[in-house]
Amino acid sequence: MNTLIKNVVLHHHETSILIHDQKIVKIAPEIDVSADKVIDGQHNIVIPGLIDTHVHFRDPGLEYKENIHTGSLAAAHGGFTTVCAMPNVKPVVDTPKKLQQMFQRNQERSVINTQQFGAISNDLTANHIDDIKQMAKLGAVGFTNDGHGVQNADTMYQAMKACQKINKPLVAHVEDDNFIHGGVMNAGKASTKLGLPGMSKLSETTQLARDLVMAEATGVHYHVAHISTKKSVELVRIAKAHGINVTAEVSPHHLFLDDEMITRDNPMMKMNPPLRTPEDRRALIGGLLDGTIDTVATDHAPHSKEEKSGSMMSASFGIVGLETSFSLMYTRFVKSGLVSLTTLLKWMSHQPAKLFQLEDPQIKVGHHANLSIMDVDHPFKINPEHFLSKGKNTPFAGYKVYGQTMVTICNGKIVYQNK
Ligand SMILES: NC(=O)N[C@@H](CC(=O)O)C(=O)O
Ligand SMILES: [Zn+2]
Ligand SMILES: [Zn+2]
Repeated sequence: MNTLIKNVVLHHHETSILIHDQKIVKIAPEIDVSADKVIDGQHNIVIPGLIDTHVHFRDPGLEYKENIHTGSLAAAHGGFTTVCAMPNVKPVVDTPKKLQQMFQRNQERSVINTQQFGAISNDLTANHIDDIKQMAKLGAVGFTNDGHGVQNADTMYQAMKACQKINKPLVAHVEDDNFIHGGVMNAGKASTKLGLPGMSKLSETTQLARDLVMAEATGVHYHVAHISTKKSVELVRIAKAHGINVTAEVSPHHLFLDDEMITRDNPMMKMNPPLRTPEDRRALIGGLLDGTIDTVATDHAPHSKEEKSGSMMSASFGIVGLETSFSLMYTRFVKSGLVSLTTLLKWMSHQPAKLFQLEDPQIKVGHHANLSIMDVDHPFKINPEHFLSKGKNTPFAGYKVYGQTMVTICNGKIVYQNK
């Protein structure tokens, strides 16, 4: 099976790419073959497949929100060819047996590469450490209790020691429950004005400080999920300077939005961690630009229409991200001239690969054909009705952006095509 891509721009030069089965076999301005499939790139850019190391596919158990198939279609639509799925499904992926079942499910139902996290502890909340070693051997991409902070310090310490031993990243959703008090947004001026209960930043920062001390003691690769405060960025910066093996991810919504933009009780602006202050938002941008923050991950968190309507008091935490991430990031950071496309691809493809020990997507002969063709010249409006995800819960509806996916190819197969 041969696929020929014509008229695409790679590193500023127009070229053609020939794919045979799963691999790229030739890259040249003119390729003269009779291919089974020909794609006209229409002078758009071609980029290596994006990697999102933080997605919620809700399958099994919560398929009314999303399933592996729809989640993977959404990923392909967003230009992603690899994602790492969180273990907070029903039942929680917390045993070797359940992990193996997930591998099979992902294999059967995902149109892209779907890697799987295992839980740190039983049901994401127990203090008992599961068989991290066994799950690592089977091929878990890393370990996390995402959705919950690890409340017990010794539980975290034991998990770190286990992950260090088997050389797998430990991904931390840092949240000390004692500081939450039923909050539905960041505690501060904005929450007071709206009369909504707030959650303190201390919830994130105190647990992060605790973990960094233990990360130093154990030497584990400690990865901070969805970092959201200025203080957290400062802590990671200091830890890195001390040689601690810490990395961090930021989600687009924390770079684009802050609590002052919550001007009414709006469930689309409810997520965990919450949107913080403009000062925090600027510090996150600074941290990403100076390399303190390593990657961009969406925390794609689909929910049903009912779960994301009404008041923030009762709505579910989380927003979808796979189908808006590249275009938002491209528009704000590359189109504006702030960074190069190369830097954006570092944040969204190469660094995630490196941190999570995945194959680095490269558009080179001999590599797997994992790539996307992106139209970065014509603006379009984000419209949730066009999402392939079951979740339409985004605060970015109506945003005018650049970076529309025309085609996504994963392991040589066309998994998304704009028609
Ligand atoms: N981010 C969210 O607001 N929600 C996530 C859980 C999480 O990432 O902590 C979810 O699973 O819905
Ligand atoms: Zn989380
Ligand atoms: Zn999450």
